Formats: sequence, structure tokens, C-alpha cells
Amino acid sequence: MKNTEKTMDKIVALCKNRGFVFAGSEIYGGLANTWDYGPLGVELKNNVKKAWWKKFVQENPYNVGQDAAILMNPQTWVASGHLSGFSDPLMDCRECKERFRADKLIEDWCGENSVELPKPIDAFTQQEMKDFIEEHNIPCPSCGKHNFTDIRQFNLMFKTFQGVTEDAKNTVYLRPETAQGIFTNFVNTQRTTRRKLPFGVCQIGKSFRNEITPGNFIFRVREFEQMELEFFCKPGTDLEWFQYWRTFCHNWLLGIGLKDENLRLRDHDPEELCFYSKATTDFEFLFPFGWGELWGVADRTDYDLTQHQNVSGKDLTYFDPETNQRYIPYVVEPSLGVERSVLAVLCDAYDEEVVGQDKNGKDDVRVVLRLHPALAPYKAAILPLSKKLSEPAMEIYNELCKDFMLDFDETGSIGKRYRREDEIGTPFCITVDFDTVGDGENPGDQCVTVRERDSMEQVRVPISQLKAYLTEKLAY
Ligand SMILES: Nc1ncnc2c1ncn2[C@@H]1O[C@H](COP(=O)(O)OP(=O)(O)OP(=O)(O)O)[C@@H](O)[C@H]1O
Repeated sequence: MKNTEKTMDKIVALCKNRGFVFAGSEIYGGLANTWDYGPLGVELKNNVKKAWWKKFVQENPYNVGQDAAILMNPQTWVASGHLSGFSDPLMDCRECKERFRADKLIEDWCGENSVELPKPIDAFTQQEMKDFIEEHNIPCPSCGKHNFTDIRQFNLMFKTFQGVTEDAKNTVYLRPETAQGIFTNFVNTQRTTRRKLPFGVCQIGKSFRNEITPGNFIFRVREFEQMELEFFCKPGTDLEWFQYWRTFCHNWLLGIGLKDENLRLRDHDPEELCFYSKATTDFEFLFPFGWGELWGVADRTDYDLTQHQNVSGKDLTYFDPETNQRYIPYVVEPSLGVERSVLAVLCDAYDEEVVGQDKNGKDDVRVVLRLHPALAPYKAAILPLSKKLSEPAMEIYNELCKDFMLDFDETGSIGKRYRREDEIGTPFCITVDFDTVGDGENPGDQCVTVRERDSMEQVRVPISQLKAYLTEKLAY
């Protein structure tokens, strides 16, 4: 019997070996927890972003898109509160010099020792965290000693300089979230689209956080992408819209194939809520290393726009033609990480299936990524049964690649090639054989064998109908 348990090691190995994710700057020994996306990874990542954009922008009657600059006027971060408050509680072990996030240290220790926290960790003050660590005698996870420094706040924003002089006046920050570029453009977007409330603005882009303890593969990284929606609505209607987006986001995750049993919607307790938020739900996914936040959905009230109005001195109110009043809209924000979505999708889709026994009686296990077809890097693989059939197979490839991302593989036995495609989640294998093309006088049946990844069922499809066949099967 082989061990068919789903582990992070197996998923990381598959990602590395098949060209989904490589360690960043590997030839120089890497750079702590940076990752590069290879030929398959970039397709998967783009497909996740496309699926989000399609449902949140293209098909959504309320929302529009935008793409703001990463570097923003530093006043942005004064207004948003990031300069003064975007920090993590940092603590060093005096013995081994390892650095930790106090909140994560407590959470991990409680998880390992089945200790229930009296309240969510985000509701702890700095002093309460220190007391908790002392009362429970929590040891350093690296060296096991009990000699921590005091907790201090560490700002997570990356700093750099704009222009030639490196002084405070020229300090700029790599944005730690994409949202602020939506708030600062609120008036521009509303004016140019002539939208009435409610409406939303979506953005996908890079964000940077100088995380103290990045880790768990691509789960927590310092450079990542976010898919954010800021949904502007009339004050008083915000909680209804919060529920609407909470359900919408849940359905989107189910729609890209995540299993509901691997999802948990965790509503924040009143004491855990940020002071400006009326409601927040963390969508958590059951990764092989445990539950982790995937998506944060929050009712942010009028906090952000009010802050920007105060700091910039510009009028950011909305004129409501129905009531003839001006007011600052309320905001509901669903904020989702691209890398975490990719990781969730990979973990959810990874499967090992015993499909028989080999001649020694050992289990024959096929690894299959049961990706939603819309997310799969390759939609189909064109496989000539023999190298003699490469030319007609290539003709099919050249025609279909205008509409679909395809693989072409002519090496190895057909069984091995099927397995290779299963392992990278290709939903369809299209085999060109001698019956397809015939020989001499015999024109062949001009059909190919289409094998479906999950069921492994095979059907014969005329070449002329392949495009329509795939279009129907891949619809999203
Ligand atoms: N360091 C990171 N690496 C990858 N994705 C991230 C990171 N930080 C945040 N995200 C993604 O952006 C989303 C919204 O960011 P938000 O500020 O709500 O995260 P957060 O609550 O700070 O996350 P965490 O508690 O895990 O640090 C998260 O749900 C996550 O998907």
C-alpha cells in the first residue's frame, strides 16, 4: 500500500517538478521565501485572476475595474493608518536570536497543545499577549528556552526612495494593499462612469508586506497579489450588502471547484472587529498545515473615504440625486490573495487514486490534479499515438491553439503521457491515431479520441467538432 495522504511536501514537490512554482533566485541560494511561477504556474495564476475578473467585473452589473500605481503619495498611508498602525507584534528569543510574531506564537502553541484562547488573538493587547506567554510558560519554538524580549511593534511597509536623493522627503512605500488606490480615485471613477450608488471598483495587483515570519510555501509571502473589491453603498444599506458579498464570495469559491467541507466562514466577534468595522468575516481554507485565512470580507463603514477627505482636504462626498443630499458612502470590502487562492486550489485539487495493481501486486497510484477546467493551465493535450502522426496532430494543435491553451506531447507511451497530463490537471487528452488519418486511399474517420481526466472515459469526436466540444466542456 502506498501512502496516498495529501501533504504539503507532495504539493511543493509537484509544483517544483512540473513547473508551477520554483524557489526565487535559486541559483544564488534563493531569497527567503520568494517564489517564481513557471510555465504552468503563470497559467494557473492568470486563470484564477481571469475567473475572478469575469465574475466580479465582466458579468457583474455593479462593478467596474481599475489599475492604480504601486507607489503612491505617502500621505495616502498617513490617511489609511498604515504609517502609524500597520504593524505586527514582534519578539526575539534572547537565547537563539530567532524572531517571532507574538500573536502567531500563541496561536500555534494553543493549536499544538489543544488550549482554547479566551478570545480571538486579534482582540489581545500587547500586554495581554506578553502575560499569556508568561502564564503558560510558552517556550521558543526553535530552542525551547523561555527568554523572550519585550514585544514591540514592527511596521510591515517596505520603504524605498523616489528620485536621486535618499532622504526622508523622498521616502515612498510599496503599497501593502491595493485598496487605497481605489479610495483615492473614488471621485474620478464615480464622475467618469456616472455611476449611482451602489457600485463597486475592482482591482488586481501586487502588494508588499515585510512579514516577520513568511512561510508555508506561497501562503505567506512578502510580495503577493490581491484581488480587491471596494463596494460603495448608501449608509444604512451596508450590512445588507455585506451579506450579499459574503454569499457571492462563498459561491465564487464553490464555483471554481473548492469543496465546501474545506471552507469555513468565520465571523469576527464584536471585540475582534477593527474599531471602524461593523462586520467582518474571514473565509478560511483547510490547508494541509491547518486552517488559514483566504479571504477577508469587511464592512469598513465610511472610515477610509473620511480619512482621505480629512487628510487631502478634497471633497470625497457623493451627491445622492434621490435625496438631494451629500454624504460619504459606506464601503464593503472583499479582499482575496491570488497566491493563497492558487495554493487552496492546488491543495483542494490534488488527489492520488489507486487505479489497479502492478504486476508485483503493488498499488498503481495515479496523481491527478482535479482542477476546474477554467483554471487548468492546459485545456487539452494533443497526443499523436506515434511520431508518424505528428504532422496531422500538429495541424489540429495549430488550429485549436487559437482558442485554447494546449500542450503537445509526442514522447513516451500513451499511458505515461496520460499520467503526465493528469498530474498537471489537463482536463482533456486528444489522441490522434492511425484510424484518424487512414493511409493511401483510406481517408480515415477524421475523428480523434478524447479522454476526460477525472472519469478517464474516452469518446470519439470528429476533428471538425473539436472546437465546439471543448468550448462547451470548458464553459465558465
Ligand atoms: N503575506 C501575505 N502573503 C500572501 N497573501 C497575503 C498576505 N497577506 C495578506 N494576504 C492576502 O490578502 C488578503 C487580505 O489581506 P488582509 O490584510 O485582510 O490579510 P491579513 O488579515 O493581514 O492576513 P494574515 O492575518 O494572514 O496576515 C488575505 O486574506 C490574504 O489572502
